[in-house]
Amino acid sequence: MTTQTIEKDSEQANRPSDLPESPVAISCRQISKTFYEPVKGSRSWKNGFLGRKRPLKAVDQVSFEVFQGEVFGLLGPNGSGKSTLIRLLSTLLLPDSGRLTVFGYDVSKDQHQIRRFINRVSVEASFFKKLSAMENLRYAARIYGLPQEEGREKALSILSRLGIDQEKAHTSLENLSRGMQQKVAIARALMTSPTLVLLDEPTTGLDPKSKRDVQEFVEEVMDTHDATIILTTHDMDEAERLCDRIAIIDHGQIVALDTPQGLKDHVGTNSMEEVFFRLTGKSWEDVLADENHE
Ligand SMILES: Nc1ncnc2c1ncn2[C@@H]1O[C@H](COP(=O)(O)OP(=O)(O)OP(=O)(O)O)[C@@H](O)[C@H]1O
Repeated sequence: MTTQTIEKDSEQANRPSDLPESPVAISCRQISKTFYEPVKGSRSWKNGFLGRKRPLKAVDQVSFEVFQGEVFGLLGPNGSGKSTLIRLLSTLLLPDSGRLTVFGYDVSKDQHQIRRFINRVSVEASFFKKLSAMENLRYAARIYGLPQEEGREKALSILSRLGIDQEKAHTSLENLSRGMQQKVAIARALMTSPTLVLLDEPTTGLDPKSKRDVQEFVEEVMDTHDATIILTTHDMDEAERLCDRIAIIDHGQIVALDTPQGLKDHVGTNSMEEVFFRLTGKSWEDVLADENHE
């Protein structure tokens, strides 16, 4: 047995006893979420809106499962419902109907338990830039309620296992590259076990070398940690490289869900961009242009 396997096994042993034993990390059954949008041109007043509103199904009867240890990609054009789905998974919104569980806990009843295991990592990494990686991880450990010494040991072990050397681990984050900061943000998300990491465009804005570094880092994390990742990205190559399966979402519905190769076979092409175009009617360039105009 390799050292990495032993470490992963010991992480499994640390899993809370109240966690249901199941290979399914997320189970979505027919979930929907409707918003009410103001109808343009109908009556409004200065500090509010008195006019007509129309229902908009941001997530419409969506069903899928994500397995523990999987990297699950979520791709879709602007306004397709990705963020709403992620907010539902992270218990920031409640579904109007359907059943959604995370690690066996119901989002409508067990928000507190679910939030212990969910970590969102976004481009705007929200941590203390004057503090070092080590200090940031120890701070996270305190928030998760780990005893001080255990937090220190866990932070040290995660950073060294992921190849962040001693010197970098003690340098204040503002003096590290953005790629390295992003790695620290991901490392911080591994302080709980198991963890559901919401990786929100992890490489947007990084130079090609840092991008590759962060992608390799995500692969390393999947080999060494009890982590499940939901990934949103603007990079089709990245989606193909990192994701075990990809769900394509359009108008609040999942229009396809398969492995990258399965999607390509289904559409009869060799290109993920073509898959996206055929399934949503939108070219990937249009999607990127829309994002840039926001
Ligand atoms: N709080 C809200 N109130 C009203 N409408 C909303 C609200 N949040 C989202 N919507 C609408 O729901 C639909 C789905 O939005 P959502 O943000 O989930 O899409 P998205 O795929 O994440 O888009 P983007 O890539 O632009 O972030 C959109 O039409 C959006 O305008």
